[in-house]
Amino acid sequence: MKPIWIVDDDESIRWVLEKALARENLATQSFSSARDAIQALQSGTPQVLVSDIRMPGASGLELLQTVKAKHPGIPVIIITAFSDLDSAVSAFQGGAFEYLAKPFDVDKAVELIRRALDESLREIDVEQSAAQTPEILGQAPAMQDVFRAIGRLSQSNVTVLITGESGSGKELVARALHKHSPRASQPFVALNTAAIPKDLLESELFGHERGAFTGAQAMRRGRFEQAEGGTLFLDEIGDMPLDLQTRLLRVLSDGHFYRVGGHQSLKANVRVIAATHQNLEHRVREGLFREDLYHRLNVIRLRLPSLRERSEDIPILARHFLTQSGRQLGVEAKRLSPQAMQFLSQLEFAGNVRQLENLCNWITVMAPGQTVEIKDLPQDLVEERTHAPQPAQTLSAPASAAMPLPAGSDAGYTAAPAEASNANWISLLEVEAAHMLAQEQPEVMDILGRQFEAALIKIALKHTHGRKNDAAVRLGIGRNTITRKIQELGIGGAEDD
Ligand SMILES: Nc1ncnc2c1ncn2[C@@H]1O[C@H](COP(=O)(O)OP(=O)(O)OP(=O)(O)O)[C@@H](O)[C@H]1O
Repeated sequence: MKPIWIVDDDESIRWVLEKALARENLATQSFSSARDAIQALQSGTPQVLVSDIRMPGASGLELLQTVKAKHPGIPVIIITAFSDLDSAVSAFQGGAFEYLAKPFDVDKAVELIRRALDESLREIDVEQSAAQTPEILGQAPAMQDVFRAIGRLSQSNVTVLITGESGSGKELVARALHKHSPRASQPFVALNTAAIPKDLLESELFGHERGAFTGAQAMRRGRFEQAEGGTLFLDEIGDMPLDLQTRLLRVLSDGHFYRVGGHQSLKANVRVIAATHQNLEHRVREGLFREDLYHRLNVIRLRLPSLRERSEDIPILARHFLTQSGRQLGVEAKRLSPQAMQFLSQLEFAGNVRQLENLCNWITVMAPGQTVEIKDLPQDLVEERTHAPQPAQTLSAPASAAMPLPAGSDAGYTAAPAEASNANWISLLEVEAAHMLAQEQPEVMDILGRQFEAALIKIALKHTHGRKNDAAVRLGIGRNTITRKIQELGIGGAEDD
């Protein structure tokens, strides 16, 4: 998120706002004149702008005008003198989000800035949902079923449960359902319930009132409110704590909810799409998932096949990702030789499409030459494949996909992925950083691999609260591999799960 700009010639006001926003973990950038802020707009923009109206040189209204002309989506809060009604009116006429009369209560100011922030993030979501949903590729019959299902489901408002292994494209499908729905011009808001600490999840979903708990210094809208009129995508729903499942069920049943610490019932006009890589029937049987919520979510189930079940799609996906990473890095896209393509098409891909995407990023940067042969692929991958029993492991899941499977059944659900290759999960960003570093200091290449592995495993463990197997799935590597690497690299804080 970009910083909040504070523009005021009065140093004490800048200081007070900076401190109050820092307490909320919000980054700020301050300017002592409107001129400086106008200048800075040439090289960057704020998430929200807070500006005094009367300053020497250019006024806050001039700044407001400049911002609105170039970036109409940025909310601007204008600070006016207490009795200056004319200025307040001019601010609104100029497109200000709100005005703040001096002297102001700092908590109120923070609350207002939070509201403006929610508004600007909502704008971003709308933009992203409308324009930036990446294309879903797939020629395999199982994917054609998925496309047909998206077509049939997109016009309806029905709750959809998307199941499938990690990295198989569940979020992409949720975005596509939203993009082709009548809600497309409204926000698409995603929340990974497994990535948010349990204590924060409730307020993240439903928002909170000021003072609802220690540290809640301002009212905050939750994801249900942010998604108003649009779609809320709840990823990893199987990990949601039981007490929150109860609250979620209530919203889905009667369409109303309360902010944490709030007494006013709010109406939710949101389409919910949930996803899980877990077997929810097992979770219900184990008492970890509410059966009534399960039935509420499982109205329509869309099952995404694993990449192993649609290996005929590997060539088109690989070409697509090589073109994409070439474009992102500003280099010509590499090609795979027919043998290398054939080799990839026979891999297990435990991390599914995400693993293939990361492998292509790796190839773009690391493989020598324009045409990539088997020997140019990551060493671990080649070795693991060479040592794997021949023929390749058989797959238990049938290749049929999609909807509508009878509610309650998860026929063909494949459980946790098998042990697989591990050298191809570095994300594009890390690869890019490694590439830059290696160009400047070629000798670091020898140690870079280990450092990156350690850093990425730590990040994955952090996101999965130390759960080793979940971290392995996220990284697209096997359970044995992560266990071995944790030992080799001396990483602490991992647990079996
Ligand atoms: N059919 C596809 N065509 C093109 N890109 C795809 C396809 N499926 C997945 N991807 C890409 O693969 C990556 C992983 O997909 P996505 O995040 O949707 O998976 P997921 O199932 O939601 O993963 P997780 O369970 O870990 O949340 C994304 O970059 C996505 O754009």
